[in-house]
Amino acid sequence: MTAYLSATDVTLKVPHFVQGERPAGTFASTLFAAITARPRREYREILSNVTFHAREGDRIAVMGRNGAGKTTLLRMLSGAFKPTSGYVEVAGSVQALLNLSLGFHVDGTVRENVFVRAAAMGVPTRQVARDLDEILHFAGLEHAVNHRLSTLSSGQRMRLGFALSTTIQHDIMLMDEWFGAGDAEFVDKARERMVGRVAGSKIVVLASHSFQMLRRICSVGIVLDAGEMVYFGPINQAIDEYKKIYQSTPEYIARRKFEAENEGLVTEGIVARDGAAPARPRDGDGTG
Ligand SMILES: Nc1ncnc2c1ncn2[C@@H]1O[C@H](COP(=O)(O)OP(=O)(O)OP(=O)(O)O)[C@@H](O)[C@H]1O
Repeated sequence: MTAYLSATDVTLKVPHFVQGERPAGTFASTLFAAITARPRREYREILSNVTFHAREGDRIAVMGRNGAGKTTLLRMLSGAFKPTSGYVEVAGSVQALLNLSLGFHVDGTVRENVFVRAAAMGVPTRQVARDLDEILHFAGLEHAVNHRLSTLSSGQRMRLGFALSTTIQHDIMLMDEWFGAGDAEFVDKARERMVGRVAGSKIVVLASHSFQMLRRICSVGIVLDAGEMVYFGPINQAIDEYKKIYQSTPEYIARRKFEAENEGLVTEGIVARDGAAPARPRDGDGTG
């Protein structure tokens, strides 16, 4: 089957509740205000008319500042969110690496969690039974198959989620950041598997703040700004467009000014960088 992924005029509005300012005084008056002051419901558009089409072979980067709508777009593409208007079309099986521990229940055993989560992923029971040993081996949890999830460390749960989520090769891969967590031994294994899964996917959509990573993997890029798609095109131009956005923020300009004024001190580590500065792409590839 030919894989295909497209979004047409995808818009998402969500209700959110805004609490008016409540005066805090004595315990009784604070409690009274908390009980009686009703929140106001407002609608916010967190994605606006996003349109793009991906074909086999496309490796798409999704860029944007914190809160721009990257995760929301990936959730929309995975089918977890339905657009308020517009539509998403998908042909091919989808692997969404958005939340590795989604669907796990801490009171279930490792084995139960593998079966339940795999069922939620649409994997037939017979196939899970066949792959169980491989999943446990990859996660390094052969000894814990009958242990409750609540007795595992967060790293062990992450390994299990990763092993399970990536056990099958799908046509379309959606990723919110590149997964490289875990201890040193697991990071190497995970990286190797991720490289294999990306290579085996017909379409990849990867949201990340790392230019280096995006340049290495992606051929085209989407730039989101406050829920709007402001650019869709070749990766290098997409990165340039994104740089223009974050380099025009007052926080970025203030930080650059601070760094210029304290140049020697900052590079020698005598003066700390301004902690209030916005998150900026991590690989320091000369974006400055
Ligand atoms: N369920 C929700 N209800 C209301 N607002 C939401 C919901 N989910 C996300 N938002 C808002 O939508 C906007 C986009 O969020 P999203 O998580 O998609 O951003 P992002 O680009 O992935 O950010 P980051 O880089 O920080 O991960 C944010 O302003 C967020 O507060």
